[in-house]
Amino acid sequence: MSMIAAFYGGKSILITGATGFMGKVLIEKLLRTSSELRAIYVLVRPKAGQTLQQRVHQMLDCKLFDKVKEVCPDLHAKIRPISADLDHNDLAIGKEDMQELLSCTNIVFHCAATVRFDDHLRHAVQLNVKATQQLLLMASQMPKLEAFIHISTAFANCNLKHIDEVVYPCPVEPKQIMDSMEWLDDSIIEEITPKLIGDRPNTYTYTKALGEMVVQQESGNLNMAIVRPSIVGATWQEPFPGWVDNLNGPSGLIIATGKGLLRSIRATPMAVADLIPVDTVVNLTLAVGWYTAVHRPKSTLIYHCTSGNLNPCKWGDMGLQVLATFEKIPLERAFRRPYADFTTNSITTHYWNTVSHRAPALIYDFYLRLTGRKPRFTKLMNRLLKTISMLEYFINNSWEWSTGNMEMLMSELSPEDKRELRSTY
Ligand SMILES: CCCCCCCCCCCCCCCCCC(=O)SCCNC(=O)CCNC(=O)[C@H](O)C(C)(C)COP(=O)(O)OP(=O)(O)OC[C@H]1O[C@@H](n2cnc3c(N)ncnc32)[C@H](O)[C@@H]1OP(=O)(O)O
Ligand SMILES: NC(=O)C1=CN([C@@H]2O[C@H](COP(=O)(O)OP(=O)(O)OC[C@H]3O[C@@H](n4cnc5c(N)ncnc54)[C@H](OP(=O)(O)O)[C@@H]3O)[C@@H](O)[C@H]2O)C=CC1
Repeated sequence: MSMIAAFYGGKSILITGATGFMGKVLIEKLLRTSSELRAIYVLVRPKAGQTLQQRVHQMLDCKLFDKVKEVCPDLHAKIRPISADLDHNDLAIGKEDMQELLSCTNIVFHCAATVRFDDHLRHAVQLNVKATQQLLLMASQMPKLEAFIHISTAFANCNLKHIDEVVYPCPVEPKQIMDSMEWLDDSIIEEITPKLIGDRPNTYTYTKALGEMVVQQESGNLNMAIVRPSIVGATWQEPFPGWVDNLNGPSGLIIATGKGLLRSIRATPMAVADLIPVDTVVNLTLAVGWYTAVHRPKSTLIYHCTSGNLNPCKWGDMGLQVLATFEKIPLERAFRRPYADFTTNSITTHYWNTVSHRAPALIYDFYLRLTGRKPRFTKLMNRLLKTISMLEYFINNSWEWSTGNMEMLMSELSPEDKRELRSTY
């Protein structure tokens, strides 16, 4: 058994964001390779009228957990749902649950966040900054805590071209931002948001950077680490290739290309597409948890989980690969034959958006109306174009992330663990 998997045996692990894309893969890997772990506490908010038990059952029902069910038949007993809502200042965790979390937790993986690029600053601060502060406060009352791993993003400092594995200060202190959210009304916050986020493209990257500052300022004696993944895509190898459960990041646009919806996108073909498979991110995150707990570094180490300077891929190459794949394995019920091109200026982009995106959607919706069916393509196309407008910044710029800490960690791994992690770089 791998040294890292053995480390998690007997441990009580708290995961926030467990029902999310990364959280699910993290739980799956832990249960499949460290089935001797004591418990995984998952903070879950009741959503869409489902109780947390129903949400956890639904989560475990998905294909991702098929292998785990073979090796860990008591997986339902291992997973302890805890009702929580990070939108509340006290995380809305019940007294008894809180007592159990504080007394039992050995490792915390804080994945929960709002990853929306257009979230209102108040909500993004609540989730990505204040909730992190609350979790750190909780962690400071955990006598058995061995490590707290905070998941940030490699784009937290996307306003810089070269990014080191350090926490960069933001112009305004997180505490001042959090305090101002207490008394400013929504309209004033909307007005000052562009000034506050400055040269960052959205509230997501800005509040993830603020969250890192809170980790640095308020972690006290906690044994902390920060993992910064870049653009997280579908699974590469584990538990099987190609698993993804949302349309975020590249996934939505790749599917839209395969469906023949997306025909052109403004991108810089020579810009580096720093994509990283979600199972690689999870493998690195688990290795960081092990290393932080066992080696107890003197300061909070930051680990870039990026591929750009180890195994660079350009957006142009990626686009060709996407089209070649859909040529070989076409998606069902495609709207048109998949074909997409990169535009490099706003005039041609505007032209192709009109000719290849909006006009065909309008015509097809007209046909649907004529045949008594509900029109839906114009709405879908508008959503797709809105998503693209949010993602364009990331596909027309390149960044350089140093990976010294990540490579140091690799050198500390056993040959088996190293193989597992290196196989995807
Ligand atoms: C040759 C060409 C090759 C093409 C490949 C090109 C690949 C380029 C990839 C670039 C990726 C760069 C990402 C970098 C991000 C950094 C990584 C992170 O840290 S951050 C982590 C990553 N974070 C992110 O990626 C966040 C980015 N996304 C956002 O911020 C928001 O989704 C939004 C603001 C863009 C749209 O908000 P809003 O309009 O409110 O839309 P909602 O979200 O609420 O969904 C409503 C409905 O729309 C549906 N739907 C959703 N997406 C798509 C889609 N792409 N399409 C179609 N449909 C889509 C959705 O299912 C839903 O349906 P229903 O349930 O109603 O039936
Ligand atoms: N995906 C990517 O490309 C990248 C992601 N990251 C980081 O990885 C982490 C996980 O991202 P990802 O899995 O993609 O995100 P998802 O949106 O898939 O998951 C977000 C998780 O946070 C939970 N959450 C959101 N709001 C609340 C709330 N109010 N109370 C309790 N839980 C809440 C969600 O729960 P619910 O199911 O109830 O909504 C969900 O479990 C984030 O910190 C993100 O910044 C970093 C780089 C890239």
